[in-house]
Amino acid sequence: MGESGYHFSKHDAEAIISKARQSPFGKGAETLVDTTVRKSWQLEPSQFQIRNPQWNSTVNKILGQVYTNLGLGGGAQNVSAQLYKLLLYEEGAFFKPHKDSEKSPGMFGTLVICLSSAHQGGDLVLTHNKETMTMSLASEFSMSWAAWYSDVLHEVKPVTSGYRLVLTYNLVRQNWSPEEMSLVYGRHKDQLVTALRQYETCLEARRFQYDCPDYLIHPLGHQYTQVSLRANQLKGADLGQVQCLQKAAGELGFALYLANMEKTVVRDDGENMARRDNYGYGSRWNADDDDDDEYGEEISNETYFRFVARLDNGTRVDDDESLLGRVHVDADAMLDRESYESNVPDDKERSGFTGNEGCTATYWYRNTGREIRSWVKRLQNDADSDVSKMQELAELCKAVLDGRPGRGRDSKDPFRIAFMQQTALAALQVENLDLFDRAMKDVTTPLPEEAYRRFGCLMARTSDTDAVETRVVSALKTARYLNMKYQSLLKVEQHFRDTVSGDDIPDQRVRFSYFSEKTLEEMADQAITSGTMRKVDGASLADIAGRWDLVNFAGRFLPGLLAQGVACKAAFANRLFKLLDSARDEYGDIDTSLVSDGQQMCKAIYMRREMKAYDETLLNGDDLADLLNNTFNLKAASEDQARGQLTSSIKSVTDSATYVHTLLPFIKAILEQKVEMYRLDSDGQLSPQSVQMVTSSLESYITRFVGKEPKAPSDWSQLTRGCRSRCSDCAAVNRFLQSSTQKVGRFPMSKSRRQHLHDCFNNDSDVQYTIETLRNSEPNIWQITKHNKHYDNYESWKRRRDDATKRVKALQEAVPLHSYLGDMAEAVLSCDAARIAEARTHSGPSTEQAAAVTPSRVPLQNTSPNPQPASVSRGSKRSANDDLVANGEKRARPASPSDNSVQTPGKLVDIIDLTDD
Ligand SMILES: O=C(O)CCC(=O)C(=O)O
Ligand SMILES: [Fe+2]
Repeated sequence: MGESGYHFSKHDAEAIISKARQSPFGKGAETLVDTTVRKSWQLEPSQFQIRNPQWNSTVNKILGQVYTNLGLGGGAQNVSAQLYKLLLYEEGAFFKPHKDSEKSPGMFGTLVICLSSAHQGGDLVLTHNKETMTMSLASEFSMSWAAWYSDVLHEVKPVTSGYRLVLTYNLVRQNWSPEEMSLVYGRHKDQLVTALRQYETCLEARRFQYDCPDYLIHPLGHQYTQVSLRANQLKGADLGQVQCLQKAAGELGFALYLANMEKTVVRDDGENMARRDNYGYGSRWNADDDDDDEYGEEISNETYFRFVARLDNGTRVDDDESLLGRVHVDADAMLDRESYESNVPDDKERSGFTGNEGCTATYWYRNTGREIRSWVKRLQNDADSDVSKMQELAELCKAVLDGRPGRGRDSKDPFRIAFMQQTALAALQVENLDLFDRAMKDVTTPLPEEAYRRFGCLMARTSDTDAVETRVVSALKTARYLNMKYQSLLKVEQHFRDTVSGDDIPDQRVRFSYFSEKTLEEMADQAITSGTMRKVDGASLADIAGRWDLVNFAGRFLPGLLAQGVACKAAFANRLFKLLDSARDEYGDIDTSLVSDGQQMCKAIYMRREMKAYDETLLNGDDLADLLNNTFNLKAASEDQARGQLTSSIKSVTDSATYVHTLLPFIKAILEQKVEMYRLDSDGQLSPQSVQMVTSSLESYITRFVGKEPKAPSDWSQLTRGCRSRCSDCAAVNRFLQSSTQKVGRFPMSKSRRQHLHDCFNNDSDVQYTIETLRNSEPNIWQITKHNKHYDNYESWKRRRDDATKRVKALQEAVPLHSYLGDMAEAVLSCDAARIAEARTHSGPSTEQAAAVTPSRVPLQNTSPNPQPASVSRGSKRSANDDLVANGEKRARPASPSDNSVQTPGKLVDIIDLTDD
């Protein structure tokens, strides 16, 4: 077979046809025979023999060419062709456009070898990324072959005369050989690593100002199903790319995943309905027959990760059940987005048969190899020891600055910013202040610590102190927050002191102190007027205050400080307390005026202000615990006053975030005995106050943020609508509406029928359902989704309840809560707001009253409030009480720190008001 000179006769064809069956094709999960889609005869490999002894070596030769032409890489020995079918196309036979499904593990493409047999027509048309290629395979006396990746759309045009005879093979890959891998990697390594480092720099910079995505996405060239989404099944160039990325990422500690993305475009579909087109990037959904070219106006266009998998075993890493739902893809993270976008979707191409969906990407790096930066970096390393390199470095930086594109362009380009930073550093290294100034014109992100180290040395060595000081000030301006400025200045100071030697004139030191005091003062001023002080900035301000005479400081900075957020103020107070504390340790009896100044300041800090504010500005549970402890230790307020304020503040909390970020962690601190005011007493007993605090906080959390369970809807039926003539489409929709259980109805139909349904069912504004047209199947689907307020409420309640249960459970795991919660334990632990309400109507707000009426200690019940090693408490048959006694004795309350704290002259400071009103 297949040798030239052999003539394939009608007789041969009939012999084949007598044994053959009609070729089927896959559509979704089904396998169909439909001669309007595919018309050809096929034999299984078991039904025929290839007797030509050279055949195997012929196939191997072809395979070698396939390997090269498809750019496979990874070792030719790892790619094989598995015979799949013998196909015979007689006159009128064809195969409509389709993609091949992956029929065996590792299959990545198809090879067809067209055997010599005279025929007309039967051209093979391949389409990929908008590129089309038509091939006329084989003739009477010669054979030829074609191969493609599984995601290439292809069709066989009708045979107009004669017979077209082909053998189809599955192209399968086993593994990549390690040698091949390292060869390929070696060629790209430098660039990859440099690029990743740049991204790293950009991430660094982002911590301060520049916005840079959390991850990078490297789009892959081929499409993958969820099943084939794993490293060893990647196709073509994708495999090599991902393996290189994997190596580079491994070296630098980045994680690499594979992901399917789904883009959802909602358009106005011209029928006054929102129409949703779903497709994976790069996939080609068959557009509707009748109106495919009229895309309506885009209403929204979003991309989500649909499936994120580990490289090696393809297991899913994203959380399908996540409360957040689908993870939105950050468009900025997408590398080479334009070429990517142009892949999507092509309505001229038709598929629908055995189509894969979704597109795949690797989280990756930005592919901008800026060699120049690694060059600079290398020179910088050498320059430390080599003066000529230093000069070269300066020259290079200057050359780059001279040659750079005009200012303003690209000013947000992170790589450019990073380069300018490097130039600034190099300038300091070579002590070229002019070069430094030029670079600084473009530096908008904070200079790294290294710069300040260099400033310190420079300051010690220079003869022009003024000039260096000016540059330090301009460098500090790049740091946005007080804390960063302060830390940077400390660096300068430290390196200055390390560098000046003993016989340097003391003048220089005096001058430096003067400079740093003045600079600190300016920085503090700026920070306070800017009004954006975070927690760490509050703490830094306290450090700065520690360098001053406190009274002066208070006069100058206190009013501005009081206008800052509560978290900043609390951090300031807590740090100041700490400073005072250590001053006491160091000097023993310290000047009581210092303490009282500190107290006065702290007192002023407790201004009315809401508790909320998150992340860096957040007053978290520990801050609150510290604040209370410090207040208590320094007798800035009495216990009762502090507790009273706290209780009323808690009553006014109105957002769940404050509960989650502040109060629950605070409760945890109480349970862990970190809050002195709420500790066990010396007999290991709980105080009624702590019982009250813990119980009422948790109760109010559950009552306010979970709430009572809304009724779940049991009946989804709705009123019927539809046309008067009671057409069958309207009747079908009405049956759906009447159904008490169906929530979503899907009706595949042509545009005119959809229009009719739309007219009949969307004519009322207060309908309780939404209508969408799904475009990703043929014909399009008119989809109706019922709404039910009760159901929506119920779902969101359930989410809140589950969330709260998780949080309360986490507390309970840290420390058993029963002894605090007493009778309320079950209701609270199950986050059951209804039961809490019921218990409270029967017993009244028992804990609060008990606390007020009975100032005695509540004996420990059930379990210990102290964390215990799991091995003791879990599964132990000992009675809970045995543990408790032992534990209670061990955990006797330590002598109150207030016993040996400094007594303050005068009265206690009053009022800690954290509330708003
Ligand atoms: O006959 C051909 O050339 C292509 C056959 C084909 O596309 C298939 O078997 O999937
Ligand atoms: Fe095919």
